[in-house]
Amino acid sequence: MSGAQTRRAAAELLMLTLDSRRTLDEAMAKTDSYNDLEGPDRGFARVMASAALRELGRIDAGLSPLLSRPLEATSPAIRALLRIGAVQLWRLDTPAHAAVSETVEAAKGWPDARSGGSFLNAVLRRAADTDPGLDAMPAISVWPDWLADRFAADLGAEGAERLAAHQLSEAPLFLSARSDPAEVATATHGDLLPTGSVRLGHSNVETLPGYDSGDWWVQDAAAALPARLLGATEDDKIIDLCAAPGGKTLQLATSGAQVTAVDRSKPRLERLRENLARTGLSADIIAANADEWRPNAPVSKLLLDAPCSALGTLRRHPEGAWIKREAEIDRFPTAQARLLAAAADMVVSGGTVIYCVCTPLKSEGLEIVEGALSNGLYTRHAIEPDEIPGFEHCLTEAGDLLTIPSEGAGHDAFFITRLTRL
Ligand SMILES: C[S@@+](CC[C@H](N)C(=O)[O-])C[C@H]1O[C@@H](n2cnc3c(N)ncnc32)[C@H](O)[C@@H]1O
Repeated sequence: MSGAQTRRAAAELLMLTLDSRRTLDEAMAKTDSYNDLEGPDRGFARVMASAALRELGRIDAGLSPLLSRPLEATSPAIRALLRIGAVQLWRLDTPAHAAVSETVEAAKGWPDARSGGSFLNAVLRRAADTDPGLDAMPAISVWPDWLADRFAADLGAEGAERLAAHQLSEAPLFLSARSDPAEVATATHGDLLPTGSVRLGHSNVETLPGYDSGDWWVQDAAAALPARLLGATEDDKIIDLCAAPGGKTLQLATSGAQVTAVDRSKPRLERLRENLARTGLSADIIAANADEWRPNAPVSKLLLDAPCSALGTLRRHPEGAWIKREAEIDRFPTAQARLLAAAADMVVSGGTVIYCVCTPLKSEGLEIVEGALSNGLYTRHAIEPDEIPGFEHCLTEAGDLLTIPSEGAGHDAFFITRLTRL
């Protein structure tokens, strides 16, 4: 395959992601030009697209002074090629002549881009002679302005900058163990965290020892905290509400508790079923809308991992900053409040409910919990520092957890609270 085909594939991945609002994983599954590539070419196309998405706000700010018209006014194919050209020049150390000529060549062979070839050539030549000072730009400039403002309003300017800086490098891989985390750490050459997660550099999951035998599953270290905080034992009956694809169900099932996993998405429940089969763990699976479904008898423990904006996982999915719309994000709190109220019907008085979301926004976390507290459904059961070794600094004054990553920590940003049913 030629270098031009690799650049075109990367640009098509960007277009499908940004213009059709798909995740990069979905784009990779659907883009023929990408799937026709093999080996290192395919890897390089993915690297170009993901590096551009990781710092899109900065790349666009660097391109802007080089353009005679706004980037948004260029055609989708040319816009994508400009970004792919720029990221090679400014971030990937691709030799300038190759970055410019192969990207311009890609436009020549691509009907959607052909007419913009000389414009692309002129801009990329200037880009090759320009230092746009990407590192001097604030980290929050990787996001669209509305999102940077939203994070700054909730986390303060410093917290937002920390979250953005954290997005600039690829996330590590974390594993949760079916039985013995220390054994998994030894077998995979990973680091064992005090909370039991195993941290690895980037790895091909399917070739790691223990994958086929289901000794572990991939689960972010912060995502592993909610189930841990429920304190499941083999005597418990537990409802895992909004359970699929089942990372937390697997954790709960390792305790020997009788777990009922409820989710309304049948395809996602199918993945949960596969995960149970691979690990040899068991849970009852119910496909239902949790707003309406009720158990035969209330249980003593429930975990609600509510649907959310997932803005705490942008390091793994940086495109989320660009493909989510503010209006969509603002629809989650209504559903979250409804689900937390529904959970109260499923738990005995004195029972424990963990509410969690993988977003640091107050509107989806703290404000939902405060609403349920003021409705008299629950009281807060503060999380104690010794329950979360390594995450003590994430405890809020009220006793909730807000896992904004500190420097060097690779985990996601979760909000987690523990409640007692009144
Ligand atoms: C954050 S994900 C859950 C992740 C899962 N707990 C895990 O650890 O793998 C949220 C889930 O909520 C489900 N969901 C959303 N609204 C629901 C509802 N009203 N009833 C049941 N499930 C719902 C979605 O299908 C999605 O699988």
